[in-house]
Amino acid sequence: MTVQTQVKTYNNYINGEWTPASTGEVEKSMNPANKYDIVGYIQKSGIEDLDKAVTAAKKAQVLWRKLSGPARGEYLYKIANALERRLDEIAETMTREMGKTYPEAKGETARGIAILHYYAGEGMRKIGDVIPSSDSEALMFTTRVPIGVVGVITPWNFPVAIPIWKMAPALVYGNTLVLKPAQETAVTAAKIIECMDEAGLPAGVVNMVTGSGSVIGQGIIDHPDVNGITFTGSNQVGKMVGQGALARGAKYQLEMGGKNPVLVLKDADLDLAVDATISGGLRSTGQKCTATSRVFVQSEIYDAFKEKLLAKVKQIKIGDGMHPDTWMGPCASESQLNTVLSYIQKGIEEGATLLCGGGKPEGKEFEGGFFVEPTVFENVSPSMTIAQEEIFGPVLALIKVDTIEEALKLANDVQFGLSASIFTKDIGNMLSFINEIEAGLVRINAESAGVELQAPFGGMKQSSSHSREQGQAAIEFFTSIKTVFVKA
Ligand SMILES: NC(=O)C1=CN([C@@H]2O[C@H](COP(=O)(O)OP(=O)(O)OC[C@H]3O[C@@H](n4cnc5c(N)ncnc54)[C@H](OP(=O)(O)O)[C@@H]3O)[C@@H](O)[C@H]2O)C=CC1
Ligand SMILES: O=C(O)CCC(=O)C(=O)O
Repeated sequence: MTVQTQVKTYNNYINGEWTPASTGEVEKSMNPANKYDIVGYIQKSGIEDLDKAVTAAKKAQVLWRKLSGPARGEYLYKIANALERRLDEIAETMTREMGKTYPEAKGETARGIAILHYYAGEGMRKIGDVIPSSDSEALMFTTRVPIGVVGVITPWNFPVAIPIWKMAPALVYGNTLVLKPAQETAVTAAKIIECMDEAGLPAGVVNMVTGSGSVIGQGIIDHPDVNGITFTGSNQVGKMVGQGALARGAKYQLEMGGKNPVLVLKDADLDLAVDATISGGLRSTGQKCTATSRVFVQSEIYDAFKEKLLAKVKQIKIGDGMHPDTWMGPCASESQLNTVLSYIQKGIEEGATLLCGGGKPEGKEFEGGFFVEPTVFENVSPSMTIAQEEIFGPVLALIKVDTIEEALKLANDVQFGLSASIFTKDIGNMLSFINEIEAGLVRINAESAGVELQAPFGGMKQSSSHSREQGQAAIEFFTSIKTVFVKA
């Protein structure tokens, strides 16, 4: 058991001030690799705190939107510099707070910096088009205006990248915002906001209120002065965000679950496919919406693929993400661990064959943490719960298929459509996959979990609200188009 001395308490950030919650309540944020290690205390805010933050954001909007795009971009460069100076420390906080390995956390923080650079540049790019009018003496063009105050509701699985890929475009296009991060990773979020504070953003442009989703998240959904909500998280909450926003005419954007397939065809480079399946399915302990969860393998190579996969999965080193030998950290929370274990149990009960893993690893070093073994099933039929629902854990389902047509049909037979990969050398198969697979992110000879910040990201079917985030696609959510007709 670690003995804690001096654990810091993190406040809300409202109108440029670090402010304790009006409720007087705080909650602890703990290390999922060792629940006795407290990372920090965070505010358990009430609606009054949210109201103050929204009021501040609304007031700040008036001046922020009037700054030029390049001037707003300059602030983003300054935030990037602050984040860069604190990269190691923030990555370590992320690892301690949600469990992903330190190299992964460093990579994600570096990605946050790159996202800030990208959107800083966006401040200099065009925001409209000239369109020929039917009146030859008139000038017709489009321009874009910010949507106003944006509510940003984020999950715990990418505690730096997701808040930044929502906040950076919101800011550069002239919006002000209130961030409600997941409670599990609110200390990491507070450190991002510290970088924003350090960059000298005008008071009220960015605000952060921590607290439970059902109070602060719901408060954002319902608040009449929040003009748009950008959300990443579960389908259940996403639907509530969408319905609530629609009911009061606010704009919304939802990124939710995935049940991402990988197809491994008989001509695939098997070593590549095995490595990509492991990386796509098990890194971050499978807690990515783009994680591989169903693996369709053509019958001719099924046994060879399975053998290679199992040999490598069995070598995976589980442990505290700060330990240099660890390849896979714990689940982010006890409830996430219990969810994963209950899905594994369902898989067994519904008749799938457990090939490896399936439980908590044994040993003293695992006792205080939320660890689960990397798990592989076979004989998984399409109707089983583990073939249909998002598990959000290190669980792979192997499914034998005879043809690409069969694989495509089964791969599409789920409610989600976020990301999908195929391993093949045949151009015809690649093209069939590109045309037929129902996914917003289509990857050929590459793992399912790979998102590039300069490209649109989002899913089909129930994976998203059919909008796209990141890259230039972000402008669609964070601005409204004005079509202007001018006649002298
Ligand atoms: N697609 C993705 O990227 C993600 C998918 N998931 C999926 O969701 C499952 C559950 O994870 P979980 O973190 O609980 O996801 P949630 O959808 O519950 O959480 C996402 C965000 O929404 C907030 N929230 C919770 N309830 C409400 C509400 N009623 N109104 C508004 N906001 C709310 C959360 O706050 P708080 O956490 O503080 O309560 C958090 O900030 C996972 O097992 C996984 O399947 C989870 C994370 C990311
Ligand atoms: O795979 C990624 O990099 C991003 C995935 C994501 O957005 C998520 O898991 O919520």
